Amino acid sequence: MSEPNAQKAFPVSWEQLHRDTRALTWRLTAGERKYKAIVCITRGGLVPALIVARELNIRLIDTICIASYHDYKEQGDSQIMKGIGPELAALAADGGSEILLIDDLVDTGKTARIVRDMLPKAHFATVYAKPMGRPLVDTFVTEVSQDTWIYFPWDMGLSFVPPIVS
Ligand SMILES: O=P(O)(O)OC[C@H]1O[C@H](OP(=O)(O)OP(=O)(O)O)[C@H](O)[C@@H]1O
Ligand SMILES: Nc1nc2[nH]cnc2c(=O)[nH]1
Ligand SMILES: [Mg+2]
Repeated sequence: MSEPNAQKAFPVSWEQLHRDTRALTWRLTAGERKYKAIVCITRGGLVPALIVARELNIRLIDTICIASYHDYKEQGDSQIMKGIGPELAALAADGGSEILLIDDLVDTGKTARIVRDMLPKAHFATVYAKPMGRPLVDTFVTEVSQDTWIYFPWDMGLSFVPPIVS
């Protein structure tokens, strides 16, 4: 679902994102798995990955850089601009069982499918999930409907709001 089609807006403040990402980390600690590295999906995964890395005391962090090309209505092709680096080759060799993959959200699941194919045994966590992508995520915090557009704090600014009664 690309923004022009979305009927509902879900704006997220910095505080809320911080709180929700901490909640994601609590959920991750409830499982038995321990992670040696975080791989975040740029760009949206960068901020959640910072917060999770701080909470889990993980200092080995890499990126998978994916560019999606959107036209007015549909998500277009996705191009992998950077895969995981050589430092993580040993950890990736078994499919990534000790790697934590982080993104801000899963929507159609297209991005998730690409990274899951690259690291099939990694644990994939997002802060937010929409129904289409939800089956591809191992751990998330908040589900929003498919016709909702999530606005992140880095995409927003303070602006005048007209009074309810004018
Ligand atoms: O489940 P999907 O339909 O693939 O959508 C989810 C992806 O879309 C957004 O990234 P986007 O490609 O817009 O790029 P960005 O992270 O650089 O903003 C979001 O950060 C996810 O990575
Ligand atoms: N910011 C943002 N990017 C997206 N990419 C796919 N879905 C979304 C969404 O709801 N919000
Ligand atoms: Mg993204």
